[in-house]
Amino acid sequence: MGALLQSHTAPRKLIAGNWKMNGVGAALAEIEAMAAAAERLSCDLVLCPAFTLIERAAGLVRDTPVRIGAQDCHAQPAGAFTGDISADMLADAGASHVIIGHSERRMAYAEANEQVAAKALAAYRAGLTAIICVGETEAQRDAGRALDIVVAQLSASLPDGATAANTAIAYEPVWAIGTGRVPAEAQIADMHAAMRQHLSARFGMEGGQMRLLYGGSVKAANAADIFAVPHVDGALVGGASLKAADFLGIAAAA
Ligand SMILES: O=C(CO)COP(=O)(O)O
Repeated sequence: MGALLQSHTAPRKLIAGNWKMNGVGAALAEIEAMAAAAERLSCDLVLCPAFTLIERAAGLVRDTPVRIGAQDCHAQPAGAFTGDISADMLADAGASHVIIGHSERRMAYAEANEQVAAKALAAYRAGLTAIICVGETEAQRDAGRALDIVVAQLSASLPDGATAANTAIAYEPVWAIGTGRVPAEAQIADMHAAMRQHLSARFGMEGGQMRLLYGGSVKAANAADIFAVPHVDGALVGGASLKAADFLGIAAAA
């Protein structure tokens, strides 16, 4: 394990914003302000607004380092799936990334690990980078099962063919999302080390380089401490990604 962990060289950090079901056209000014500052940052920025904003957002950031992502895609390339959006449609609209398996979707739509893996494959086929989410509930952590649960989720949610280029992992403890509660740094460190060990064992060098994001109540005030944890290669940010000032404050700590 030690040798595998030591072979990891830290990649440039990725700070991704998940806007969830927030924002209409007027909110694009925030993405414009983020893009205007992005050149000066030493991390990569991805903003994932609602489907309805993707094409406009992608147009706004076209000549900047900021990238645009979606929050879900369907596993099939096309067909009779009323209300769904395919990975090809996202790519066509200008997205380069897609969040898959967020706990809010796992819970609200009963998305299972196998479905998450199928959606990730669809993302790869469309040339998108998948940000695959995993995380334990509070009851699972209290029962001492957090590491086992998350590694099992990771194992079943990642398809063969995942690489450091087409996949980032977001560890988001369900109890830390939108609550203002953040795990202790040692808890994040243990989880990210366990995820790295699993990924290195399964994917070799690619698993050693895959970016591992932390998500759940990340703010400018706690970002530097979180980014200092070994194997934390960035963040997936919810509430604090809606305003440029907040999000840029996090990015400046990376
Ligand atoms: O769910 C999250 C990002 O996907 C985290 O949300 P908050 O940053 O609002 O806690």
